[in-house]
Amino acid sequence: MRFDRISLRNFKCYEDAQLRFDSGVTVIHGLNGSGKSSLLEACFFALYGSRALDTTLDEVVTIGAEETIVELDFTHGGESYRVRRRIRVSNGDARTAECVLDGPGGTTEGATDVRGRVTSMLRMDTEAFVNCAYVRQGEVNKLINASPSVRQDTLDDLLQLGKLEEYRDRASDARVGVGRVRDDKRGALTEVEEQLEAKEAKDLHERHNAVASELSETEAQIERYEENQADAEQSREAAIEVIEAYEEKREELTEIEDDIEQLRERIQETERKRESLADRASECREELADARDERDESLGALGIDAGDDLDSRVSERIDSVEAEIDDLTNEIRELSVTKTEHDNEAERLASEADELESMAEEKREEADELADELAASKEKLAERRERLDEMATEIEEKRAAFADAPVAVEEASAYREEVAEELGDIRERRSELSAQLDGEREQVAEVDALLEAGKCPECGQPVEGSPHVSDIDERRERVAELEGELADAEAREQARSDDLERARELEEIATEVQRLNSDRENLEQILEEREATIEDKERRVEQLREAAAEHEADAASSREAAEQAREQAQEYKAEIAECNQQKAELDDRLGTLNALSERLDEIASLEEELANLRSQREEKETMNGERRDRLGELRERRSDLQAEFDEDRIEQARKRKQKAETYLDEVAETLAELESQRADLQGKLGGIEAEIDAMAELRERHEQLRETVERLDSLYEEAEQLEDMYRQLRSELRQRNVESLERMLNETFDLVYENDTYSRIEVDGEYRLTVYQKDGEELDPEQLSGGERALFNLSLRCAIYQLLAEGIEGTAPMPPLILDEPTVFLDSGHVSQLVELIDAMYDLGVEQILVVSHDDELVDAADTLVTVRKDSTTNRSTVDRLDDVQGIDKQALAASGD
Ligand SMILES: Nc1ncnc2c1ncn2[C@@H]1O[C@H](COP(=O)(O)OP(=O)(O)OP(=O)(O)O)[C@@H](O)[C@H]1O
Ligand SMILES: [Zn+2]
Repeated sequence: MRFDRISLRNFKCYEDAQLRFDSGVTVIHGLNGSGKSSLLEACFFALYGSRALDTTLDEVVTIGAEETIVELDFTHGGESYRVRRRIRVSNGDARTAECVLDGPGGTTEGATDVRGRVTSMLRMDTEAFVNCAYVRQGEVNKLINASPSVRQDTLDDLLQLGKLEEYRDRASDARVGVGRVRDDKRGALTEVEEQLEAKEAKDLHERHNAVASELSETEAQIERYEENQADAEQSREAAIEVIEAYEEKREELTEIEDDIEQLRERIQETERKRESLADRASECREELADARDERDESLGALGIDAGDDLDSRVSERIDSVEAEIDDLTNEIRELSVTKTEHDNEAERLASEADELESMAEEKREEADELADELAASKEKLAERRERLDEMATEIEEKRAAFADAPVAVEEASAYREEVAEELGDIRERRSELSAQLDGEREQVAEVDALLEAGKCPECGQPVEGSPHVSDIDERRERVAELEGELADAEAREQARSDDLERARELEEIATEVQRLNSDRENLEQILEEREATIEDKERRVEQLREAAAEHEADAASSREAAEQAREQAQEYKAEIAECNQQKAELDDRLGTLNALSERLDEIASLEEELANLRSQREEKETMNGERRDRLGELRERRSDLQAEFDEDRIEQARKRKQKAETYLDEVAETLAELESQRADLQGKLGGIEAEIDAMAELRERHEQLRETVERLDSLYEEAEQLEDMYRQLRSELRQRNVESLERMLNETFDLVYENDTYSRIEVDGEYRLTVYQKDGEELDPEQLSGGERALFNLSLRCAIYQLLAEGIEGTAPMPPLILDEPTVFLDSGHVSQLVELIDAMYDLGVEQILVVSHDDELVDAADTLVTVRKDSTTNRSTVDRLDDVQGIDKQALAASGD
C-alpha cells in the first residue's frame, strides 16, 4: 500500500495545502510547531476518521474556520483509491458532513462504512495501525508496552489467525446445536422404548385368542335361545287364534240379542201409531157429520137443491152475484161523479152572480164621481171665456196707439232699428265736421300770428309772396263752409233723436200687443181642448151606467142557472142511495154462498183424510207382519249359537298362551344378557387389536428415532472434529508465526544493535517477549534503556512487516511505515543503525516510508525531502517538496528550510 497525494483545506494549521507522495523514503522536516506531525495525522485521519484522533473532532478544524476537507489518494493491490472527508462546524459542534471512499470496488459512503472498508482492506483497525505502521511522536515503545493479550490479538488479526478462531466458534456453536437436538431425540427414543416394553409385557396376542373363543361360544348360545324363542312364539300364535274365534262368536250372539230387542220395540211402536190413527179417524167422522148438517141448512136458505154438480152450481152462483155487485159499484161511481159535477156548477154560477153584482156596483159609483167632476169643469170653462173677451178688448186699446204712427204694429221694431242707424251716421258726420273745423281754425290762427310777425313760419322767408300766406283767404272760406255744415248736422241730429224716442215707445207697445195675442191664442186652444174633454166624459158616464145595468141583468140569470144545477144534484143523490141499498142485499147473499162453498170443501177434505187414515193403518199392519217373521229367524240363530260354545277348549287355549308368554319373557331377558356379554367381548377384542396396532406404530417410530439419533451422533462427532481442527490449526499456525517472528526479530535486532550484552530474544506462544543476556539472565524488554527499547520496538515492527510479507496469501497490506521523530532516544551511532533498518524494510517490500526528523543522517538517506514552513504573521503552514534529492546537498537545503 502507498499514499499518493494528500490535500488539505482548513486542517489545523493548514489553510490550503497539497502534497504528492512517492515510493521510497520521504523525510519531512521543519521548525517546531510548523505542522509536520499534523501532516501525518491528516493521512491517518483520512483513513480512520475520528477514531484516529486523541482529541475531539472540532480540533482538526482550523480555529475560526467552518469547514475542513481532507482528501487522500492511495494505491492498494495495484488499484487507485480516494478517500474524502468533509467536517462542518456549526454552533461549536463539529460533525462529518461527507465521507466517501472511491475505488475499484465501487463507492462507499458514511464514516462507519468507510472505516469498515479500510479496516478490512488493511486488515488493521485504528489500534492495529498505530501498533504496527504508525509510530506516533513519543509512542515508539507502544507495542512492547502493550499487554501480551493485546499484542496477541493484534498479531493474530494481522496474520488472519482471528478468522480461524471465528470458524472454530462457529463449529462449536454447530456442535452444541446438534448436541441439543440429539439429546432431545434421545429422550424421545428412551420414552418410546419404555412404552414398547410396557406393551410387550401385556401378552396382547394370547389375550386376543382367549377373548375370541369366549365370543364364539356366546354367539352359539344366542343362536340356540333364538330358536327356542321362535317356537314359543308359534304356539302362542295358535292359542290366540282359538281364543279370537271364540270372541267373534260371542260378539255375534250379543249383536243378535240386540237386534231382537230392537225389533220388538219397533213392533210395539208401530202398534201405538196404528191406535192413534184409529182415534183420528173417528174424530173425522164426527166433523163430517157436522159439516153435512151445516151444508143442508145453507142449501135450504139459498133454495138450491142438493143434486149433482153442487160444487159447480154454487160457484156459478157466486160468480153471477159478484158480477152484479161489480155493475152496481160502477153505477154508483158514475152517479156520484155526475152529482159532483152539478154541485160544482151550482157553486161556480153562484159566485159568478156575486161577482157581476159587485162589478155593477163599481161602475155605478164611478159614473157618479165622473158626473160630479163634469159639473165643476163646466163652471171653470165659463170663467175662462170671460177672461178671453177681456184680452180682446185690451189688444184693441193698444192697437189704437198706432193710429197716427208712421208704421204698422208689426214693423215697430224694424223702424226703431232704422232710426237708430241713421242717428249714428249723423252723429259720426257731425264729429268729423267739428274736428275738421277745429283744424282749419287753428291754421287760420297760426297764419294770423305770422302775418303779425312778418315772416313765413315755414321757410322764414318774408311773408310777402310766400305760398303759405297766399291761400289764407281760401282757408277762411272753408271755415265758414264747415261751420254751416256743422249747424245743419246738429239740427238733423236733434230731429232724429226725437224720432228714436217715439220709435222706442212704439216698439214697446207692439211687444205688449204681441204677448197678449199669443196669450189669447194659448187660452183659446186650452179652452177648445177642455171642451172636447167634457164631451168625452159625458159619453163615459153614459157608458158606465149602461154597463152597470148589463152586469145586473147577467147576475140575475146566473143565479137562476145555479138553482137549477143544485136541484139536479139533489136528484142524483137520491139515485145513489137506492143503488147502495141494492148492493147491500147482494153482499149478504154472497156471504151465504161463500160459507156454503167452504163447507163443501171441508166435507171433501175430511172424506179424503178418512180414506188416507185407513190406508196407513193397513200399511203398518203389513210392516209389523214382516217384522214378526224376522224376529222368529233371529231367535232360531240365537239358539243355534248358544248350542255351539265349548268352554273346555277355550280354557286349554288360554293356558297354552299363558305358558308361551312366560317363556318368551324369560328368554328375552337371557338373550339381552348374552347380547350385552357379546358386545363387551367385541369391545375388548377391538381394544386389544387397537393396542396391537399401536405397538406396531411404536416399533416403526422407535426405528426412525434410532436412525435419527445415530445420524445426529455422527454429525456431532464431525462438528467436534471440525472444532478441534480449527483450534489445532490456529495453535499450529501461531506456533509457526511465533517461530518466524522470533527468528526475524533476532536477526533484525542483531542487525541494528551490534553489541555483546544480549544473546537472543525469545517469543513464546502468547507473544510474550523475553530478552536473554549473554550470561543467561532473563530481562523484560521494559527494563531496556530508552534507546534500546526504541531499537527493539522498531526491530519488532520490522519483523512483523517481514512476517506479513512472507506469511500472508494474496495482497499483503504492507501499509507505509510512518515514524514521527524516531531518533529522539538514539545516539548518533544508533541513528545509522536506524537508517540501515529503514533500508532493510524497503528491501523487504515496504514500499513507502515516511519519517519526520531533524536528523541530518536521515535527511541524507531521503529519496524525497519535504519542508514545512509556517508564516509567522498569518500562522498558516505551507509544504514544499523536492524530488530526486539523492546526490544534492540536502543538508544545505534542509538548513535553508530552517
Ligand atoms: N485547530 C488548529 N488550528 C490552527 N492551528 C492549530 C490547530 N491545531 C494545532 N495548531 C497549530 O499547528 C501547529 C502544528 O503543530 P505540529 O505538532 O504539527 O508541529 P511540528 O512541526 O510537528 O512541531 P514539533 O517539531 O515541535 O513536533 C502548532 O503550532 C499548533 O499551534
Ligand atoms: Zn318759408
